[in-house]
Amino acid sequence: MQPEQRLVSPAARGEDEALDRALRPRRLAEYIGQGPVREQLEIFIGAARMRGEALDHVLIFGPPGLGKTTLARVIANELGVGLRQTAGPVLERPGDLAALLTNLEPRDVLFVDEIHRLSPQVEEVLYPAMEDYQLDIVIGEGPAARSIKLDLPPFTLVGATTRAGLLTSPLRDRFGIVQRLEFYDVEELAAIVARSARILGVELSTEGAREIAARARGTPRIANRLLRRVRDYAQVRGDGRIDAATAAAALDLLKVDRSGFDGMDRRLLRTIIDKFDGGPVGIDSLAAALGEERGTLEDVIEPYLIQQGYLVRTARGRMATRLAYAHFGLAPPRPDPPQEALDLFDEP
Ligand SMILES: Nc1ncnc2c1ncn2[C@@H]1O[C@H](COP(=O)(O)OP(=O)(O)OP(=O)(O)O)[C@@H](O)[C@H]1O
Ligand SMILES: [Mg+2]
Repeated sequence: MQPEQRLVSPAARGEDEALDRALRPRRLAEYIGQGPVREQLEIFIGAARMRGEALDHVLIFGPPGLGKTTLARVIANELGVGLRQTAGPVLERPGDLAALLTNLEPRDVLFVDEIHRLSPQVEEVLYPAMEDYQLDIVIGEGPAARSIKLDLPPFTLVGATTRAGLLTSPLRDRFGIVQRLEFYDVEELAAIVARSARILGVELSTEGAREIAARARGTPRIANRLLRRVRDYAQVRGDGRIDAATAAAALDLLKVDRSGFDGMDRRLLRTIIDKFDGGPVGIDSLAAALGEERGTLEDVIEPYLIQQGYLVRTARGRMATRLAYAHFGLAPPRPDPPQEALDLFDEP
């Protein structure tokens, strides 16, 4: 199975896009969880509005599916300004960025997704644009080349990334506001699922929402995706209403367990426990034993297991923790080693 095909993948899958659009909160008040982020933005946005100025540039970072794109749109809505959206890999040449910048209205938001993937040439153009609202580009080549300078309207750049550690420091330094999104707790995810159910016109009990939330790996996108699958189940096998029992039965059938693990997570943990005596086992040996790519393990399967404390990375390799043994009803062979490098994603 392709990693991105997993029901519990945090990355957007084709089917998610329409749902993401329909369920995306539009205002800060509808944006559930992330309390400190919301509170700070409320103040900064309020102040910018009162002064009639553009909001400082905002960098949002965090794992996939936690609400970065949503927050960028919320910021533009709260500011009452327009939003233009693009992404690092799409801006191939400085001219691509210049075209966007020169079309902005005063105080507009320019949202650049995957901002860690900007080319160096495009980044160069971005620096003076962010700092002084100046566009400084060279057009033409060779002897005919000339450089032009243009004044830009004041604007707000909102950048989003899952990999803040990959941002160059000059770029990072030009963001006045930096916000990190955290995994959501079960209560918050239950509230998100309940809101989604209302929008979709699905009858969902409080316990049903909790059951889905508990298995959603701290991620709103996964929670909404599971809700949709459970809704299908409830329609075909029941009367369409979702209570705890229906949600549990549907998710058991889909093989997403009470910790939000799917078959891949369980296989990885069981391999470490059964074949390598709990570890430590090197990532390459583990990948070979599982018949998976090393990168898939590192980027797709491990982050959640590590974040939840089922797996640790040590200098000598991966180890299953007591929690992992307990998950399978097994007794752990030894105490847990300390986590040496929790590089789930890099801090700026
Ligand atoms: N705070 C929130 N409250 C309610 N729903 C949310 C919240 N954050 C995210 N969502 C839901 O989760 C979906 C995914 O969020 P979003 O697309 O903003 O994630 P992302 O961080 O941009 O992901 P990616 O890294 O893949 O771009 C949204 O469509 C929305 O329905
Ligand atoms: Mg996004």
